[in-house]
Amino acid sequence: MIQGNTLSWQSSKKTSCSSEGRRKRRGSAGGTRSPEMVLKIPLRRAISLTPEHHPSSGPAELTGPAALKMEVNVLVVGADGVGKSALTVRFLTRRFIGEYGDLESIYSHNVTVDGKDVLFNIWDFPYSQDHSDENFTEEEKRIQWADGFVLVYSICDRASFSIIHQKVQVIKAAKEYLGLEKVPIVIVGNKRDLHHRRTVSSEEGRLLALSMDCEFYEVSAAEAYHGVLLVFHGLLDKIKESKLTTKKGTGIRGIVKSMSAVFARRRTDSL
Ligand SMILES: Nc1nc2c(ncn2[C@@H]2O[C@H](COP(=O)(O)OP(=O)(O)OP(=O)(O)O)[C@@H](O)[C@H]2O)c(=O)[nH]1
Repeated sequence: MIQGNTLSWQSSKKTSCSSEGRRKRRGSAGGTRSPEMVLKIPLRRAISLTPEHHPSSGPAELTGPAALKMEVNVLVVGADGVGKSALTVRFLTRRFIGEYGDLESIYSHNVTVDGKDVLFNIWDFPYSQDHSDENFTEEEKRIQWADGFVLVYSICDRASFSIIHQKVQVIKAAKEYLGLEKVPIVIVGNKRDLHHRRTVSSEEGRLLALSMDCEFYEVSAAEAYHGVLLVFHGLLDKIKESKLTTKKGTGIRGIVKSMSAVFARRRTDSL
């Protein structure tokens, strides 16, 4: 069982939630966004966003009396308007407030899961169509920061479903480069309440998740808290599993594997 305790919140900017405001936001991300943009969003606890910093051994572990605590970084990804903020806010507050503005936010939220304190840092990142090198680098940093991923599409928006496959591939490639074998990813079909406007069947979502070794959920952030809770609970389980697998693989075999991955990538890069 998960119980909410404390919540703190940081956001980069708050703009109008009109579609015009959204377009402007996307426009700025599409070229004029400052390289420091991401770093302008301080996490509640100072965490460096450089890939080198990222603990490839999994979520932060504390020692001493705090050993019962666990900290996980979660990145929420998906196309424009699929309900990333709605899902995140539902998990954090149990509420659905309807309009969320065009926010890039990192939330820190303490919950108790099975008697253990867990600090969730959740980065709700608006979708960008910017494919520049700069944006790619920023995306890699976000991926390295995260221990687990919630990939969201809307069941009424086929295009939002179509990008999920590629997003999973990008995330896995970036993580496997650092030697992580099992990347904790959950795929979420949101807006289940709008089933009369459905363009993506549950079966398609489930098959995609199965083929990419991800968990799958269909939920309605608008209608129910429980499904959303299961999403984050399920992701936490995956993160714990991944941590165990990584620990087992950190012997000489793990090192050899990581080195092979690096050299394989260098060979590909030089082609
Ligand atoms: N009917 C229904 N509407 C939803 C649901 N989830 C979100 N919405 C609505 O979808 C719209 C977009 O939701 P957001 O949470 O802002 O989506 P987002 O993915 O964060 O959007 P960006 O920040 O622009 O990338 C809002 O009008 C929400 O009220 C849902 O489960 N059902």
